[in-house]
Amino acid sequence: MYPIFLSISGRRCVVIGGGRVAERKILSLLEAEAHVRVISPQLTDALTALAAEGRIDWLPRCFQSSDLAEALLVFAATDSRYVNEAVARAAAAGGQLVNIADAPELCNFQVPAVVRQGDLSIAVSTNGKSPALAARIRKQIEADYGPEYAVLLELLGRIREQALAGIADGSARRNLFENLLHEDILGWIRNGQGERLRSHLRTVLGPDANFDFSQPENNR
Ligand SMILES: C[C@@]1(CC(=O)O)c2cc3[nH]c(cc4nc(cc5[nH]c(cc(n2)[C@H]1CCC(=O)O)[C@@](C)(CC(=O)O)[C@@H]5CCC(=O)O)C(CC(=O)O)=C4CCC(=O)O)c(CCC(=O)O)c3CC(=O)O
Ligand SMILES: NC(=O)C1=CN([C@@H]2O[C@H](COP(=O)(O)OP(=O)(O)OC[C@H]3O[C@@H](n4cnc5c(N)ncnc54)[C@H](O)[C@@H]3O)[C@@H](O)[C@H]2O)C=CC1
Repeated sequence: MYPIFLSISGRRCVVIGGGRVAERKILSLLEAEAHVRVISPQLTDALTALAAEGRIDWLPRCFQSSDLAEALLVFAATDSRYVNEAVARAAAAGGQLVNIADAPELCNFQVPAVVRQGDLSIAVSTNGKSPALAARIRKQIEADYGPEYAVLLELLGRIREQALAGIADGSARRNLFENLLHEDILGWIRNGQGERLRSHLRTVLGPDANFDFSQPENNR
C-alpha cells in the first residue's frame, strides 16, 4: 500500500450501502468536502438527515453498475458480499479507486485511522490486518498530539511562506526551518509562554524580520 493524502474537494465519491460503516466513511468524505452520492434502499438516521439537508445525494434503490460513472472514489459498504463484489468488478472495469468494506483483498485503497490537529494529519494503517489495532494506536497518538501542534503548524506555515518568497538561498532556508524547531517550542506554546516564543523567533528570523507574531498567543 502506498500512502498519499488526496484532495477530493468537489469531486464525486459514490458510496454503495447506507448502514453504519457507510455512515462513517461518508462523514469523513464530507469533512474533506467531497460531493457524496449514496446508493442504498435504506439509510441510517444520520444519513437520512444529511440527505434531507441536501448535503449528500441519495438514490433510494439497489446498486447498478452505471452508478459509478464519474466517481473518483468508490465505496462498497452493503451487508451483501455478492453486491460488494459486483461493485468491485464494476470499479475495476472502469479503472477506478475502490474500497470494499468486507474484502480487504478487493480494495485498491483502504481508509486509515487518522489523528488531526489543524493541518497535521497522522494516518495509521495495518494493511487490513487489524482495524481494532489501528483505532487503538490512533487513540494513543491522539493523547500525545494536542492543539499546540495546530498552533505551531499555523505559525511555521506563515513563516515558511514568507521565507520561500523572501530568502533566495535554499540552504539558508533549510537552516532557518531547522532552527525554528527549538526543542522547547511546543512547551512554550502549550504553556502560554508567548514572550519566550517571540524572543526565539526574533533570534532565528533576525531583528529586522517583518513578521506578525500575534497569532500563537491568540490561538491558545
Ligand atoms: C481493510 C479496511 C477497509 C476499509 O474499510 O477501508 C477495513 C476492513 C474491515 N474492518 C472490519 C472491522 C472493523 N473496522 C473498524 C474500524 C475501522 N476500520 C477502518 C479501516 C478498515 N477496515 C480498512 C483497514 C485499515 C487498517 O487495518 O489499517 C478504520 C481504520 C477507518 C474507517 O473505516 O474509517 C476504522 C477505525 C477508525 C478509528 O477509530 O480511527 C472496527 C472498530 C469499530 O467499528 O469501532 C471494526 C471491528 C473490530 C475489528 O474487526 O478489528 C472488518 C470486519 C467486519 C466483520 O467482522 O465482518 C473488515 C473487513 C475484513 O477485515 O475482512
Ligand atoms: N470496513 C470496515 O470498517 C467495516 C466493515 N464491516 C463490514 O461492512 C459491511 C456493512 O456493515 P454495516 O454498515 O454494519 O451493515 P448495515 O447492515 O448497517 O448496512 C448495510 C446497508 O447496505 C444496504 N444495501 C443492501 N443491499 C444493497 C444493494 N443491493 N445496493 C445498495 N445498498 C444495499 C442496506 O440498505 C444498508 O443500508 C458488512 O459486510 C461488515 O462485515 C463491518 C465493520 C467495519
